[in-house]
Amino acid sequence: MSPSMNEPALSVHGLSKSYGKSSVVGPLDFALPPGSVTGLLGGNGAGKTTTIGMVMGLIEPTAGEIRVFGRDLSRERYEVLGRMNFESPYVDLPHRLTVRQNLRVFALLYDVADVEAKIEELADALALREFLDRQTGRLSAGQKTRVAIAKALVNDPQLLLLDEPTASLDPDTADWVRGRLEAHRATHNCAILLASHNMNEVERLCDRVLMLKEGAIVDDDSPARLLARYGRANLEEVFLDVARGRAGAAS
Ligand SMILES: Nc1ncnc2c1ncn2[C@@H]1O[C@H](COP(=O)(O)OP(=O)(O)OP(=O)(O)O)[C@@H](O)[C@H]1O
Repeated sequence: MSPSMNEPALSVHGLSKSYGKSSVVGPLDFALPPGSVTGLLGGNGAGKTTTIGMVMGLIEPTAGEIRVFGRDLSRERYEVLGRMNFESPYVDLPHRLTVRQNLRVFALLYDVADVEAKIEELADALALREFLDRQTGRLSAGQKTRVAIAKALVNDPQLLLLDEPTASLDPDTADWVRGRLEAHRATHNCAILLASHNMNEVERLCDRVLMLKEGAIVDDDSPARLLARYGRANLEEVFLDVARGRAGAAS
């Protein structure tokens, strides 16, 4: 049976990761509707990168199930890989290839129809033109991040996993990249899972926030409802409440 059009872009059930006897994530259960933007917030070591890494297929889950558009990622990965993509500071693009060569390789891997047109589109969208023919390893951290985001958009994904996508960007560039991500979400009805320590970014982009603490979801709500429930003016204060164990009144 083919998956329904209304299938969540991503759903995880009982997803967990342990190293030896030490449990670092889970069991987690959540689902992302198509076109939604969900922030994954939590202090250092809360399990954000591990969670995203499991969905990306970079970290083997200890238990649980991951479904992307209804397909079980452990058994039907190749059915959905073309509809998803990711950006992570932990995954470097080959340093010796130029930016153009890197984008070309990924466009070919994803079977993009008109590779050169896509590279041109991404060069404009992420302002890469001035270093398109430079070796990727010789770019600054912020320039590399823009290239990594371009790579993440190369196949017009409908599920995008982002691990602190603007951490190395200056405030102006970060703001502008957020605009690109919003545009991509709108034009492709793309669901985004975004790990971030930047509370302004989360308030701007996300319609829902999952608060992680010691590998467990301790709160799950829209930014507006979290502010109201914790009686706070901004998400940073909510984050501190959660991190320091001052629970907001559950509605
Ligand atoms: N290979 C590993 N072996 C053992 N423990 C690990 C390993 N990788 C991660 N951990 C532990 O798993 C926990 C979650 O780490 P993770 O990187 O997912 O956190 P995070 O929320 O992304 O943190 P940060 O905000 O610091 O990036 C941490 O306690 C970390 O020490």
